[in-house]
Amino acid sequence: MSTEDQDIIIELKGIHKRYLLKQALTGIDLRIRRGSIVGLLGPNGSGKSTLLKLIAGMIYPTSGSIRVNGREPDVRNKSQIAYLPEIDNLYGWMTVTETLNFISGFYADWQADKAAEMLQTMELEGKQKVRSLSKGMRARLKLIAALSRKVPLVLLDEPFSGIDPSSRAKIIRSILSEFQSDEQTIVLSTHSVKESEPMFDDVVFLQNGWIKKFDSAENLRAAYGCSLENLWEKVYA
Ligand SMILES: Nc1ncnc2c1ncn2[C@@H]1O[C@H](COP(=O)(O)OP(=O)(O)OP(=O)(O)O)[C@@H](O)[C@H]1O
Repeated sequence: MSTEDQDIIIELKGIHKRYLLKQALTGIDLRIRRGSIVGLLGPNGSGKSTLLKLIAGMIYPTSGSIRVNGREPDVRNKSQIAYLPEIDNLYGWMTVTETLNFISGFYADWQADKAAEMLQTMELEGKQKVRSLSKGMRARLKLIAALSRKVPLVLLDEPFSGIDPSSRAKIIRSILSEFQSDEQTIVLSTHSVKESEPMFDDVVFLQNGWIKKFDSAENLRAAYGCSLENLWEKVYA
């Protein structure tokens, strides 16, 4: 994929990330197109969360360079990036509405109308205590928190984890129908390849900390003559 520089929102060059005892990423070169929805796929431990945290500016690479909108990411990028972490970072003693009000206080770009609308789509009760929500309901609340922000870049780490397959498909359809490619780019890691497939413009297959394949979903399907879900089996066989 060759693309002009202004069309690139994220650029990683020669990224290596080593934790104390573990080399998590090895020589990642990646350019993500503005306005695309990009799927980060790979088995457990392949480096998806590490890559998202680096892009979010939450951790730093051991070597290599990262640019998000032309700038090295750090905590100041919070105004540009909505990040949904894999871990559960919600307070159990708050209600759903209190949680969203609390989060909204941190961000000038918060869209209260969108949050209210998503509450309906996600079928959550505002009065319910977070501690009484199921895993899938908490995942829905985290999604509302990330997608209610008006930011150029949204990073979602395993956003559908715990959500049942038919609800997952419904939520994905609603994300797609709301998505405005002239305003936003979404990068998400997921193991739910089957349901997520219709979302993806581009797909990164990670393995052991390096990129095994990166191309548009369309090119990959055409080149291998199969769905991304089936391609997963071929890539990681
Ligand atoms: N804080 C950390 N300290 C040490 N090693 C870590 C740390 N975080 C991740 N790792 C290691 O780095 C590698 C990549 O982990 P990462 O969480 O990025 O993978 P992942 O693809 O997101 O996995 P999963 O699908 O299980 O969420 C793994 O071997 C993991 O054990």
